[in-house]
Amino acid sequence: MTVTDLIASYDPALAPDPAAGAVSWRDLPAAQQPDWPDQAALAAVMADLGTYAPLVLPEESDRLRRRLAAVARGEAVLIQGGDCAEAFGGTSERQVRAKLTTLDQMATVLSAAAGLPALRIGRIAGQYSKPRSNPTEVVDGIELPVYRGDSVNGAAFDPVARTPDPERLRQAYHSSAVTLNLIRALTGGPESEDVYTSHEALILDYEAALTRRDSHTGRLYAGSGHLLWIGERTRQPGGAHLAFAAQVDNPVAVKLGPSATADEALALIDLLDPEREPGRLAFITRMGAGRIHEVLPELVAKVTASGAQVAWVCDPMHGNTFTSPSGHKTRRVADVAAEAEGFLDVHRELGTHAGGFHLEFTGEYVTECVGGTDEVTLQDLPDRYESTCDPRLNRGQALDLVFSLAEKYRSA
Ligand SMILES: O=C[C@H](O)[C@H](O)COP(=O)(O)O
Ligand SMILES: C=C(OP(=O)(O)O)C(=O)O
Ligand SMILES: [Mn+2]
Repeated sequence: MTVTDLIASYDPALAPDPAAGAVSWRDLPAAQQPDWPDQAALAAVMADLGTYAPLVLPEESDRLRRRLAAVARGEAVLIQGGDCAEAFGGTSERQVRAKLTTLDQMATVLSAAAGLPALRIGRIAGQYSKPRSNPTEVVDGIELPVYRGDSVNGAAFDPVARTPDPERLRQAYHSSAVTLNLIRALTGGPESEDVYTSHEALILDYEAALTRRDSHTGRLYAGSGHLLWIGERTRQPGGAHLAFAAQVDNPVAVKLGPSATADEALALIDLLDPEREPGRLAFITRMGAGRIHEVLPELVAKVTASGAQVAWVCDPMHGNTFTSPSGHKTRRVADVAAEAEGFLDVHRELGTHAGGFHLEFTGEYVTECVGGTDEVTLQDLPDRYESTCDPRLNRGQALDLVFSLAEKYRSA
């Protein structure tokens, strides 16, 4: 079998309809894809994934669309978060339980402060792939491919670990399944509230291999998670990531950084939410504490004026990263809080709904971000810095943040 045949065997659901003039994401440029050294090995793993059960079902994604519609309409708040990069070694009950407990506590505080029900979505059970600023990194004069998430290569700085290995995509599926099994066990039962899963839809071969057509409705659904988002580095108009997101019926989100224009936002709505259905599309803005007041109002005002009802979500993490003197990527809790509060201010001034927050956090007492009541200083960073990509709020810092936001809601 040729590699082309193998590819055809793993994403038949996404095959374009030539009669409709449709274009496949495969015909478009895809940013941030790994340089897999062995294409036949990639295609063989993908062919297997194409036969595996989806991790989530269409009716669950549809239910999340309805829950997200309430956020878009101003009837609920969203708390979305988890690791920057999940690790294959991070699927123990203790770790998953700690993340869920923290997410739940944040949701409880935010819900009480906003006086609205809270929707909980983890960056969990699939957040294994990372876009990077540079394709390689140099340490002590040695240049190696950059770490792109456990689904692609290993974080250890050695040539074997850093070589992209498609078997890791199979492991990403299994680690997602183990995590999701724990989530369902820990939150299950007809009386408990739902927790949904989300991750960045980055590695399109993986996402395509897990996309299924719902036999009841004929609609396409990504089976890798309930909500998928397209990142700031892969949202190019005419790019493969947006084309893929447009094809599936899951709720989708797009990250918008400080360079995003209102025209770009409107074009994204036309592409991803042509029917203007609340709950289909969320914009996750990540402007930086210093830019939010300057850039967010025009985006929100023009999107609102267009009549579209998207869910507005604030990611106060990715615009506030800096490198410490010790060489650690870090963020100040104060900057994170300032951007989150700025987001509430902007929406209050415009009379629009501040839909919620997208955070990088973990349930444990890591030392990756600085500040907080139980203060982590720049000197403390090496003590327990475990993230393989971006710095996460520890449990105390995550709760400090939502309590400061609760104060802000109360003083409004
Ligand atoms: O979460 C993501 C990071 O911000 C992204 O991977 C870029 O990180 P880098 O600038 O260290 O490559
Ligand atoms: C890479 C990420 O974010 P962004 O696309 O906003 O940079 C992320 O969420 O980890
Ligand atoms: Mn990140």
